[in-house]
Parts: sequence; structure tokens; C-alpha cells
Amino acid sequence: MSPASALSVSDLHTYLGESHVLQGVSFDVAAGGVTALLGRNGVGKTTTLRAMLGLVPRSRGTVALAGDDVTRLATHAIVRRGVGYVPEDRDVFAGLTVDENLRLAERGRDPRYELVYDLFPDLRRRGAQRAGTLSGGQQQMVAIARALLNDNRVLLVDEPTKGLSPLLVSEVASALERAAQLTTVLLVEQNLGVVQRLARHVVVLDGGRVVYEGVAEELLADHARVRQLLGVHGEGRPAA
Ligand SMILES: Nc1ncnc2c1ncn2[C@@H]1O[C@H](COP(=O)(O)OP(=O)(O)OP(=O)(O)O)[C@@H](O)[C@H]1O
Repeated sequence: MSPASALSVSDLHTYLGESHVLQGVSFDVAAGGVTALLGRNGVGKTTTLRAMLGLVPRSRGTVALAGDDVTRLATHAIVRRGVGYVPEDRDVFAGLTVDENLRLAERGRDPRYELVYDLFPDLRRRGAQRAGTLSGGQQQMVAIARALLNDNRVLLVDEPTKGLSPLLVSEVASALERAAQLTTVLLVEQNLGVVQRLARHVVVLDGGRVVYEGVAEELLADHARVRQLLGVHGEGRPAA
């Protein structure tokens, strides 16, 4: 592990049912900015994030936060060490208001409401609205805001732009860009335009293993490699 790693996983193995989903995943996430975790559908990106947090069992391997081994800690203890998680399904409480969703996410003494409302002014206006009546994009904003409320060292963000309109994709990307100035972000993202805009480093998974690790700009400039690793053209379109 390099000294500047915010997060480091080594030889992570996870079985889900009979499936050996993670088969020795190892990579470092540099401190600051965005590292993108990429790969075709079903290669284990979400499972990697969940394994880091102890949400799925790891049969082998280690997870370290800024050099501290957290492998044996319970999920809540890892979260308390400063790891925020924005899951793929925008887990907002549909029956609660936007305000209530945010209040429930508060962890420390000084929740960062000013930052959150500065990034997402709409959430202040919609404080009394039930989260279940928000659009998908607005729900995503709530999900990201919940993680940003706390002063996390690392944010794990799973496909935040999935299914959003181009305008909302751009808004979510802007919010993550700002968030990444404050904290280290590990981002699972299929939209290569967003990866290009945000990520400095990329890690590519295939078959439950890391098959590429490097500078985002270099990978994205190599369209043949992108197509080989991700099955899409460099512009983010599916390969024919
Ligand atoms: N509970 C489970 N039991 C058995 N297999 C599972 C379970 N959950 C996920 N898997 C399998 O594990 C593999 C990895 O899933 P995962 O969701 O981590 O992939 P992903 O790279 O995030 O995919 P996507 O890009 O489609 O979200 C897939 O083949 C999936 O079918």
C-alpha cells in the first residue's frame, strides 16, 4: 500500500451463494479526488463496495483505511471511521420528508447542512416534501446529501447517474466534483463522460479481479482498450 492511499483492498475474496464473485481484488485508492471503479455488468463492482463495508462476507483479504486495517471491524464501526456509502438504489426513506431523511443521516456534532444546501438548493426548498414523491434525480441528490452531511474521509458512490436525464447527470456530476474537493471518492460509474470529467484514476474489474489500474485520461484516450475492457466505445456507447 502506498503511503498516500486513503483506502486499500488486498486479495479480497467473496462468495455469494455458490458464486465466487470476488477472486482476489486488490487496489489502492489515492487520497483526494475521484477514483472510478469500472467494469462490465456483473463483474463485481457493487460487491467490492459492499465487501469493503463488511456488508457481504469476505472469505479472505484485507481492507485498510488510511493505513489502518479495518477488516475485522463491524460495518457500523467502519462507517464511524469516516466511510460514507451511497448505494445504487438511492436508499431514501420514501415515507419521510427530505428534512427527515437528512436528519436521520446525521452522525457527528456538526452536520454540514450549509454545504449540502449549497450543493443542492432544491433540497432546502423541498424540505417538507416526502422523499417518495421526488423524481429519481432528486432522490439521488438526497442520497448523496445524506453522505455529505457527515465529514467522511471516503465516499463510496455506486452508479449515481444511472437512469438520469442528461441534465441531472450533469448536476450529479457537479455535486460529486465539489464533494471530491473535500473527500476521497470511489465511484462506480458506467457513464464514461462522467468518468472523464471526474476521475483521475481508474480501476477496472473483470471476472472478480482487477484487470487494469491507471490514469483515467490514459485509458479513456485508448479506445481499443476501453472497448476490450468495458465493451463500450470511448464515447460511452455500447460496442456494436
Ligand atoms: N445475492 C447473490 N447471490 C448470488 N450471486 C449474486 C448475488 N448478488 C450478486 N450476485 C452475482 O455476483 C456478480 C457480481 O454482482 P455485482 O452486483 O457486484 O456486479 P456489478 O459489477 O456491480 O454489476 P452491475 O454493473 O450490473 O451493477 C453477478 O454475477 C451477480 O449475479
